[in-house]
Amino acid sequence: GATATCAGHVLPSDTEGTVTYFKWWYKKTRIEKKSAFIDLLCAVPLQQIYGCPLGGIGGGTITRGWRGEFCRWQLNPGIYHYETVIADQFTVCLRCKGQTVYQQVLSVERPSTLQGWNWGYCGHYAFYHALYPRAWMVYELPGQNVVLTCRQVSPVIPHDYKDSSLPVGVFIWEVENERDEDVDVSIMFSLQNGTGTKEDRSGGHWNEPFAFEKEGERVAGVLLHHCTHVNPFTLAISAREKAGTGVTHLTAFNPMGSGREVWQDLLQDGRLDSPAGKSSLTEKGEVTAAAVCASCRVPARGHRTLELALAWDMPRVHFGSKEKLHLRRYTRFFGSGGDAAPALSHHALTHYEEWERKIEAWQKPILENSQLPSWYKSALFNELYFMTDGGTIWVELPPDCRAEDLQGPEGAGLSHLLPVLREYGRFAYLEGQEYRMYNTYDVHFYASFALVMLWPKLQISLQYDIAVTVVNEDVQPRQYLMCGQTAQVKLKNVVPHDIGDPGDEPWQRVNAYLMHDTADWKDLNLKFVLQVYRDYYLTHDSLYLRDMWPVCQAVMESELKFDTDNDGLIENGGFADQTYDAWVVNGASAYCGGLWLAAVCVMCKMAEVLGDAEIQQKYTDILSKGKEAFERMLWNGKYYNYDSSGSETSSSIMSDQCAGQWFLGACGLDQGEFEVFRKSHVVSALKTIFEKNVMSFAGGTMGAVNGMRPDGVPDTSSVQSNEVWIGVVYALAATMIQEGLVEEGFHTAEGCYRTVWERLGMAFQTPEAYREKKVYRSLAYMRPLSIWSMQLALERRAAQAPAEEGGTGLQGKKLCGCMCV
Ligand SMILES: C[C@H](CCC(=O)O)[C@H]1CC[C@H]2[C@@H]3CC[C@@H]4C[C@H](O[C@@H]5O[C@H](CO)[C@@H](O)[C@H](O)[C@H]5O)CC[C@]4(C)[C@H]3CC[C@]12C
Repeated sequence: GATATCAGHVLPSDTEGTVTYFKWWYKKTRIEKKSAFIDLLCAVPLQQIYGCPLGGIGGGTITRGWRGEFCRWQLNPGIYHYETVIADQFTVCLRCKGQTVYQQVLSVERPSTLQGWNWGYCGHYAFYHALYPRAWMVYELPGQNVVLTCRQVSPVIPHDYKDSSLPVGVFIWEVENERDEDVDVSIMFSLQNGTGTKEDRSGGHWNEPFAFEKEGERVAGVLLHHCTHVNPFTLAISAREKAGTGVTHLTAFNPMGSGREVWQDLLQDGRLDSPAGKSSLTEKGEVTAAAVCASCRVPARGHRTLELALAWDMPRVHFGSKEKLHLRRYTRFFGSGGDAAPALSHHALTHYEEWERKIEAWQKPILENSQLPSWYKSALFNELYFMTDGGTIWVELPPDCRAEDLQGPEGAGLSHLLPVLREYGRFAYLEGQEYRMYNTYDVHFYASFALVMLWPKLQISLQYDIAVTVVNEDVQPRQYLMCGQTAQVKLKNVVPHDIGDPGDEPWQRVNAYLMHDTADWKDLNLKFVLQVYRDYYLTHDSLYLRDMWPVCQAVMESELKFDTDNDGLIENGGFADQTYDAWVVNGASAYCGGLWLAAVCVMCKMAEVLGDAEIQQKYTDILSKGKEAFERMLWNGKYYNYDSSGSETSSSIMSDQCAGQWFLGACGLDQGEFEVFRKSHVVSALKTIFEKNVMSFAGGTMGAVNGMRPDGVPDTSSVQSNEVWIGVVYALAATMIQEGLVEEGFHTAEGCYRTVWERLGMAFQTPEAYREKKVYRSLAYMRPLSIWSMQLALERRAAQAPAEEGGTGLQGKKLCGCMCV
């Protein structure tokens, strides 16, 4: 019930940057008739309706709401459409002694279409739970003594690179008959041909029944062919036939009409008519839908299961520019002919039990750890929705693609580029559903923990893609919106901001972001180097390390020019030249300076591993100078100052000031000869952040504000210093855990979880940011995946702690009165 306003609507009205953005927006959206990569004038309205999405990684996603509706669609890669399609429903029919006694759409809606259906299920009798990639819906059918539980499962399985790519979801309906008589139970699944856009009425769509049998297992249902010019697809609704379970269908009905013919058909005998043959093509303006129905007899006091599935097959995709054809990852297993929906449905319905077993084996140790609070378990798994529902795309490398096509004629010496991309494909996810840029790298730095811990090969593949862009350039000039200056799109030997806009041609044209010229950003190059070593540390992939080494050296050389006074420490440029892209930083800074020292440290370590003594010496020298400068210029006795410029807000306490230490800790490089930041200083800084940014902000209940003045008032000098960034807070919590401040870490993270998932009702759309009162920004954002770094920190502690402790450091302590179930 809480309300909030989107900050996207709150544009400062009179700055030069705003005027330049507005002019650009007008040209883009009104003259070129394209959509803006960030549309500040048309933010997505907040709807507190979302639940667990359907689908594996990179094949598109369909999100269901917690009331069961099908309401968020991403079939065209990276492009979202928010529309509840009312015909997409599950309906139950109960029959006793040959008579229908109950027939009900399992929806609380009372729509103006399909009025011949029995709508308005009383929500009081339904319960929803989600633990991504699974969800459970329990329906206690009022007055019927029958309970239905629908388990929804998507194939999102760590370390699995096959089934995790499949565009399918399964609905397993458990029927418990508490009556003293047998009941015939039918579940009808109806679906509109389309996703609720105007394309559904464009004509030429058609449906056909299908049955698919393999290895003695048979599934049957309806295919809904959606024949658009760009990215045509087929939806499939199906059910598994088995002894005692009948599957019937209705090939086509009008979802805009009363739906009476469908309703009566089911009412009559608990089955659908199952006409043979295809439907005719829809006329322009006409919409079509289909239904499949699974039925079985449930004995008195007995229990039966009905298994239904939704699959969608859009194998060949074009992005907005339509220049290149891309084949989705799953086509290597199911073909790219557009006829895979029956086989996908069959695979889903015959493999979901195995998926459930694997998901359970992965989640169980965490769920059963009684030291961990239940909010954390929800946060950890449910935030993972963004891995698939982040506009995610996973495509094959074209078979004829050569290394030169990617690396340019000079080549970058990435010897394993092709084998890696050929074997694991190319992966990209959006910065946010509203910030339409793929693999925004300064943000991926935080989110990458989820990827490397769960699908490490995709992180390696993503890094190869970034390495390729580092060695390439794009000399096209363009105007940057914040400063108004013109510069080329991409310089050589720097890490790009992102690998492109799905509305254009990602990978081909990078740096969709044109707020700032990010060639001058201080964090991107460092974040590449840090990830390379972190990935190597976690995967032991030395071929990867060898390939990335020259790229790391090249970006560090570019970065060295930011050390203008040659003191071993880089300086920021007096504009917002890092991930906090509206928070100006000038001179040496805690954030970028800390990342710099951490990157220099990992350069030393990588040089040591690779036996490159000269480079090791070079960076060892820089590190010892830089450490001294960092302490001298920024340490104030309690924490590291925001920057060294001496401005009014230089002494602000930045919640992210220990980002460098966070990464070093995650790579096991935070002690002994590798200690970069003094332990006592790190702990003192974290304690100060806890006291000021966490506990002195919103009563300690909303996480950590990005910037706090030493007197306990948020730093309002910029839009972003006054925001809480959920992904930064989870990273901060991980740092606290690494440094032994476990209770503080959990308290800090809990504030964000409860604010987003409970108070603001933003489940499955965690934003980038919120303010203390009412304002939030950028729904469904990448950064909060950083919660997986908390998990890494906990696992590290568990590995180090004595066995009986379990390693969380939470023994015997109640965390805000909410220890685990
Ligand atoms: C144009 C306004 C005034 C500029 C001036 O002073 O002349 C800008 C003031 C505030 C800007 C907005 C700040 C928030 C958004 C940031 C977003 O960039 C992405 O966000 C991440 C940070 O949350 C960042 O880490 C990532 O790399 C970026 O891709 C761009 C849109 C903003 C809404 C931004 C827009 C311009 C201002 C209104």
